[in-house]
Amino acid sequence: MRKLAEHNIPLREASITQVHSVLRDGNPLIVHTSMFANALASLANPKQQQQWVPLAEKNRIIGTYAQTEIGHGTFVRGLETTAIFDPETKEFVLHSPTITSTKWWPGGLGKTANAAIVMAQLYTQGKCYGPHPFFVQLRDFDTHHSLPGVILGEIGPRLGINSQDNGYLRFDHYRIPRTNMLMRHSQVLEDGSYVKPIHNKLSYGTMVWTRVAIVHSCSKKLACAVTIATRYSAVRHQSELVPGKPEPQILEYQTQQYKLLPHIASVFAILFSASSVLRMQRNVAASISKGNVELLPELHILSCAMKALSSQDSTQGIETCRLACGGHGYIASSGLPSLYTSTTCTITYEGENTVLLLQVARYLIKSYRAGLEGLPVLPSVMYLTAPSAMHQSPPLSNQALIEAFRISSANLVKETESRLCRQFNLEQNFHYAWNRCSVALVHCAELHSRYYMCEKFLSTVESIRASDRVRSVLQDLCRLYLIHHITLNQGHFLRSGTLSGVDLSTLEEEMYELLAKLRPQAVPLVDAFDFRDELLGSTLGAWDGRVYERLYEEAQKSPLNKTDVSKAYHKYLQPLMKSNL
Ligand SMILES: CC/C=C\C/C=C\C/C=C\C/C=C\C/C=C\C/C=C\CCCCC(=O)SCCNC(=O)CCNC(=O)[C@H](O)C(C)(C)COP(=O)(O)OP(=O)(O)OC[C@H]1O[C@@H](n2cnc3c(N)ncnc32)[C@H](O)[C@@H]1OP(=O)(O)O
Ligand SMILES: Cc1cc2nc3c(=O)[nH]c(=O)nc-3n(C[C@H](O)[C@H](O)[C@H](O)COP(=O)(O)OP(=O)(O)OC[C@H]3O[C@@H](n4cnc5c(N)ncnc54)[C@H](O)[C@@H]3O)c2cc1C
Repeated sequence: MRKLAEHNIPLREASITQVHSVLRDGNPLIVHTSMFANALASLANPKQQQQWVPLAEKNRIIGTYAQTEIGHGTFVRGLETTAIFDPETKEFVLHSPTITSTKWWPGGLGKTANAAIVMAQLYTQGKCYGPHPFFVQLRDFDTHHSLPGVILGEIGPRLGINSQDNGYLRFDHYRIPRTNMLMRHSQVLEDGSYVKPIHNKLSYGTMVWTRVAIVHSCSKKLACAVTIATRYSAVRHQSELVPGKPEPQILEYQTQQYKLLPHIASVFAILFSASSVLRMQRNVAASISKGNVELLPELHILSCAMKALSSQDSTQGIETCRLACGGHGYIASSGLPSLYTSTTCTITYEGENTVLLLQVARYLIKSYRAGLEGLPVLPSVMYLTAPSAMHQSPPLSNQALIEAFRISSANLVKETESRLCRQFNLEQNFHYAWNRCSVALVHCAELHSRYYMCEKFLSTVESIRASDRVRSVLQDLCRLYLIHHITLNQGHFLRSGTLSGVDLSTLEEEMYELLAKLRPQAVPLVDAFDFRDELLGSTLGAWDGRVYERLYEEAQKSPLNKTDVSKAYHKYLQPLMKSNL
């Protein structure tokens, strides 16, 4: 917090700095500095901001974002917590009517936060208007005791992020002033009448903002993992590449290069996509302040697509890096296990990935159908019904590969839409038909998202002007990324006829050459991420390469090494040894 103040970084931007990495196994303030701060900035009206933002900035109020309940996370419309307006007292009454309505998971809710943005079903004048955000004080600002009518606790140990207190929360007819409803987009007036927003999903804005932040953070997490594994692979010598010759650095093995280099490339692909979505988000935020919500659906879909792909890629990448370090990757001091556990949760939180990909697929199908009917569609999906441009680029050039992605994606959407129509004819119900096609729909969303990421990677690299040498290395890395993802998705390219079996063999050959060409760049590339040793927190990945010394030094810190004979010997082992069992 002192660093943020020193560098004049507003609270809501803290989550895209590395400040949260200081605490390696989860930061109890992360939802305060990210979602809570953003909800105040984007969902509260100016008067409410004046009231709460300075207090939040000074950490007098420590907040969280309490939306998920034990019974519902994904299906926000199914939330059960109620906020019923009482026109007599001009208050909302918050209540948790069932066990399933218990708020469950919010970061910092258990012991840290004294306030929350609570999403609850808004009732006024006898009518339900769906989930809306409310500012709710949970604890006394001085004593930190929970307030009467508020039941709080921590949910227990998790796979990771255990230095964070994920919590639960129940309300027992807890009253808050009318003016605690966040009223920038919709309002309940004193007489109880409801003023609707200009778009009914504006209250979901904090989720969209967080999804964008997650994309950025996934590239950082993956960058940490590839830095550790690549440096270690340059230090570690094992086996014989040529019988009788000295043991080589494990980075000399082609299989090791194949494990690491595509994930180094992935860091850039995710980072460049994150920058592009962030730019779009800033434009959309500016438009919304002027009352224009035209681009909101596009931002929603793009943030769902990039959050899903980046969380999946970074989680898989980190696990591959861990495995690439052999046994030492399994030790906590390598830093890799906690990178994994604090990244795999991004697949689930802020919208479970399958669910987000189905949102993307819904948009693709709707846009495809609209395009066929000649209706206007947004630029990012015009390609679904635009004529093929494959022949315009030299065969197997980068541009041709991007076109192959685009045409394959359009082809998959077309095939899946036909399947959806056939299924609809059988079922006579759109929703059942949709469910019967949902695996294919997720594949459509994944391929479209990969196409977007590949395109952003290539266009960003091509625009580098500062250094020809840097551009040349990144061009090779980008080429490797494109070919790697084509080889992983060969079926789609063969089905669409954009690439032949011979093309795929040629590309595979080129990929092996690129691995060898990029091998000398591996260490400089990860060094250029420029992580301080303190931030990496890894015995395997420190800059000086003293892997074995650090492992040995770290082992000395184990509490079991404080004495030669442990207490357990006297308590359990000795009796066991004497028991003749
Ligand atoms: C706790 C973590 C601790 C430590 C982590 C350690 C390290 C982290 C390191 C770094 C992180 C760094 C940065 C990140 C910053 C902060 C994050 C930190 C922690 C985050 C903690 C996680 C917090 C949460 O999880 S909060 C809860 C999130 N919950 C969800 O995301 C719920 C998902 N569900 C939904 O969003 C919706 O229910 C739905 C979209 C799936 C469906 O909504 P609904 O049913 O209402 O709509 P539909 O009928 O399906 O669609 C109707 C139309 O509306 C459109 N739509 C939907 N949503 C939106 C939107 N947001 N905007 C615009 N339009 C929208 C939809 O497309 C439909 O349109 P159509 O035209 O009719 O087709
Ligand atoms: C570490 C962590 C921190 C969190 N922090 C917060 C927080 O600060 N605040 C907060 O409010 N929440 C928080 N959450 C909750 C999180 O947002 C939810 O867990 C998440 O949105 C997923 O919802 P769920 O748990 O209900 O999963 P479910 O929706 O029950 O998912 C279970 C399975 O059902 C599938 N499924 C569900 N719906 C559909 C569908 N329509 N179509 C196809 N398949 C479907 C999913 O794909 C998944 O495979 C956190 C969760 C975690 C793990």
